[in-house]
Amino acid sequence: MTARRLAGGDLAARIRAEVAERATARRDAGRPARLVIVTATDDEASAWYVRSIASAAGKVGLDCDVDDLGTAATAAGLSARLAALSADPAVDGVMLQTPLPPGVALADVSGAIDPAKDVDGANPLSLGRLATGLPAYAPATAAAVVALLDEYDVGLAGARAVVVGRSAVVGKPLAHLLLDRDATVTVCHSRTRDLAAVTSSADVLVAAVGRTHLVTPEHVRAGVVVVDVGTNPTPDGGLAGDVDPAVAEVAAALTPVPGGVGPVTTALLLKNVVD
Ligand SMILES: NC(=O)C1=CN([C@@H]2O[C@H](COP(=O)(O)OP(=O)(O)OC[C@H]3O[C@@H](n4cnc5c(N)ncnc54)[C@H](OP(=O)(O)O)[C@@H]3O)[C@@H](O)[C@H]2O)C=CC1
Ligand SMILES: Nc1nc(=O)c2c([nH]1)NC[C@@H]1CN(c3ccc(C(=O)N[C@@H](CCC(=O)O)C(=O)O)cc3)C=[N+]21
Repeated sequence: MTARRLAGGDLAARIRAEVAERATARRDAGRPARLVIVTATDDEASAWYVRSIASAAGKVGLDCDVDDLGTAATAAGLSARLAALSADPAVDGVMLQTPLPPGVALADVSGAIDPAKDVDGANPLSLGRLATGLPAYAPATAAAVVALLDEYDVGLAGARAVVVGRSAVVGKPLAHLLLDRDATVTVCHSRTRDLAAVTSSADVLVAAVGRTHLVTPEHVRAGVVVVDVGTNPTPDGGLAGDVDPAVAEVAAALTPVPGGVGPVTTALLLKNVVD
């Protein structure tokens, strides 16, 4: 058996088309909407994502600036910049890339992003609102996972969903989105005992870890739907997921890397900007 391939390209293209229409209307009514991406990392996956957002933004008619504070940026420096962008009436969306420099925690600085401009749902207030069912911008990656499952009619109500990874960017907000859809949610992390036993119970398994091919056939039961969020650079300049391709022999469905969650993430980030 080989798993159904849950590609994200078509969904992403549809989202971008809707964004382009709304961005054009907005530009014709005044000025283009503007996103500013703040970065302080030389992480390859982050650099790739930033280039991808900037290029896609240009194509849909959004302005996008990249504000690189360098890997020596401090929490105070980052907070000050995020607060200034939040107060700038010419800026509509503010996004902070992770990872952050050593010693700087996301929660120490993300509070400086105005929740009204918090297009990647980084402010703790945004996560709190998401967790309590109030309107909020969901982190684009977490939203992309649910959008992709919806695209392929994967039922979530009552399903056992297991998320591997508990970051504020992916795992935690995703757990809330899945709960909101009436899944029974388990979140795993680096201290989880007997990971394979937990992941084997999943109807829907999401890997958001950042470890190449961590999820092997031994981690899944036959018929599971697997979403691979991982984007790990390979030595040859390619990209590998968190899920071993051999899982396709056991799973019912699997999202590819590249071409799965990634393109949908970029499209939903831009959608949050026009929203
Ligand atoms: N395709 C896309 O759109 C996106 C892809 N990504 C990619 O997704 C991956 C995860 O990103 P992010 O959440 O930011 O990463 P983080 O490094 O912030 O979080 C990784 C999580 O994985 C857990 N973990 C690490 N090792 C293990 C292990 N051996 N077993 C179980 N859990 C483990 C960590 O646990 P602990 O908390 O205990 O340390 C942590 O919760 C990366 O590859 C990133 O590039 C990210 C965003 C978007
Ligand atoms: N605050 C924050 N939010 C993030 O969402 C975030 C972040 N920080 N830091 C870095 C990671 C990484 N990330 C990716 C998103 C899309 C692709 C993507 O679209 N990749 C393409 C392929 C790229 C290629 O072929 O090289 C794909 O999967 O098809 C990759 C990586 C978001 N991240």
